[in-house]
Amino acid sequence: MNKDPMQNPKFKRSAVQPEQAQQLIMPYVKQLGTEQVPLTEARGRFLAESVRAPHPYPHFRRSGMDGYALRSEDTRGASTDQPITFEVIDAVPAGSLPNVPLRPGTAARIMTGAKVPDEADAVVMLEMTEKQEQDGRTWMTLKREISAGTNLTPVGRELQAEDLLLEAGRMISAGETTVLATFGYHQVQVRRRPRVAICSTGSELLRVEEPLQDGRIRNSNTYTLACQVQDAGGEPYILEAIADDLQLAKQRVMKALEEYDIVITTGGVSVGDYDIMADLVQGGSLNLLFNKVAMRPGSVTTAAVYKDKLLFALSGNPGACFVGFELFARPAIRGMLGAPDPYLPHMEAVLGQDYDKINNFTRFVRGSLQFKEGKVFVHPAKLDESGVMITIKDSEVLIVIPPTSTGVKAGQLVTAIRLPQGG
Ligand SMILES: Nc1nc2c(c(=O)[nH]1)N[C@H]1C(S)=C(S)[C@@H](COP(=O)(O)OP(=O)(O)OC[C@H]3O[C@@H](n4cnc5c(N)ncnc54)[C@H](O)[C@@H]3O)O[C@H]1N2
Ligand code: MOO
Ligand SMILES: [Mg+2]
Repeated sequence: MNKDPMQNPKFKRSAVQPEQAQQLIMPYVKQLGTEQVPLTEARGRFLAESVRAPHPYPHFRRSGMDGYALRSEDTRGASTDQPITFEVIDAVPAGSLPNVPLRPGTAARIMTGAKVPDEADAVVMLEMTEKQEQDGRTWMTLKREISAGTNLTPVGRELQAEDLLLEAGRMISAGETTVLATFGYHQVQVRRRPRVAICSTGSELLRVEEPLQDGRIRNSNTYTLACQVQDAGGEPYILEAIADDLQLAKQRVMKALEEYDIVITTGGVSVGDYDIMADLVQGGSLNLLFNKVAMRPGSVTTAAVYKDKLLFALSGNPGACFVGFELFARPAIRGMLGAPDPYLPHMEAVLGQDYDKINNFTRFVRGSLQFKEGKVFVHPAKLDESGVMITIKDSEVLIVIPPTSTGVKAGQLVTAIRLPQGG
């Protein structure tokens, strides 16, 4: 221990820019292995390999209507004054095959989704026809010409065999599931989810089920982070919170780094007497990536590497912890899942209200979105300090306020980072 606290390396920090901090992390983000899951459990998972079409789609000539399949040339000249009558010689429900070849002047009754007889090149809707039965035979009369291809979906209308269906790294949701089910992929090769250990630090922390005590607070960050990990596609593992005891923290954090793919801690990264995480990341077997970022909230956000594992030591302040996860831990998780762009999307938006706070650092201000008169507006939360938790729930975006000595006026264009909406 240094006698003069100011000699302690936790005070000597040089800030990196937020983008720089993101880039420092990326070399340690490696795609994880793969596993096979049933299609019913593939939602939210990331495809480990590209998927191609094993056959054209549709793979047979399909009727788009209930009606009659016929040869369009046989309808030539049909009109109200000159109806043409066809003998109906077959019936093809969906799922069945035509029974007999169509001869000129004949038609087959057909249902939506059924295979069109090879000799037919069009389907006429039932409503355009009249049916007669005589001597056990069925006839159909038509009063208009039908052009080739009418109500007939050709083979390969949507896709040819070998066409790329889904690229590796794509997240599976309803549309991807449609494709996989259509082509018979009932088992899907996906990336293993990163196992993310979450560990809050702080002697003031109560478990959520504990009654309130004066001077102490409930550990909310652990639960916030568990949701964020899930939203990002990871598997959260909630570890018991650690009191402000450096040796205990070291033991627990190092063990977690051995056992999990990523470790996230919150609290204790600033310069306080009990800010143990700030001490823990110094020296030893950890390779410190950064311990100060030129941003607010979360200027004390810290990241380090042990062997090939990432440790994110986020601020204890709930707002800073939330933002630190989205900017740094989330891209690491997405990258491990093979997502082609691991970062949250951002957009240009009109600032809805003046933002008067000045700052040397870039601010990531919690805000809401509004679509008005064809424009996107963003409104900063009324309370957005690092220690404020209540506005996290209303945040749809993080409004990026670059360093400013004057603030930013309503009406100016700003960048807004779209936050994940859960689900
Ligand atoms: N002298 C200085 N003091 C502080 C500085 C500084 O530069 N010089 N930085 C401030 C900033 S900015 C931040 S952010 C915080 C960072 O604090 P720590 O990361 O060290 O976190 P703690 O001290 O442990 O806690 C801060 C705050 O958050 C509450 N907390 C902690 N863990 C949880 C949890 N799991 N759930 C809910 N709330 C939690 C804790 O009780 C404190 O109120 O430091 C400033 N100080
Ligand atoms: O570093 Mo702190 O900026 O308020 O989160
Ligand atoms: Mg502290």
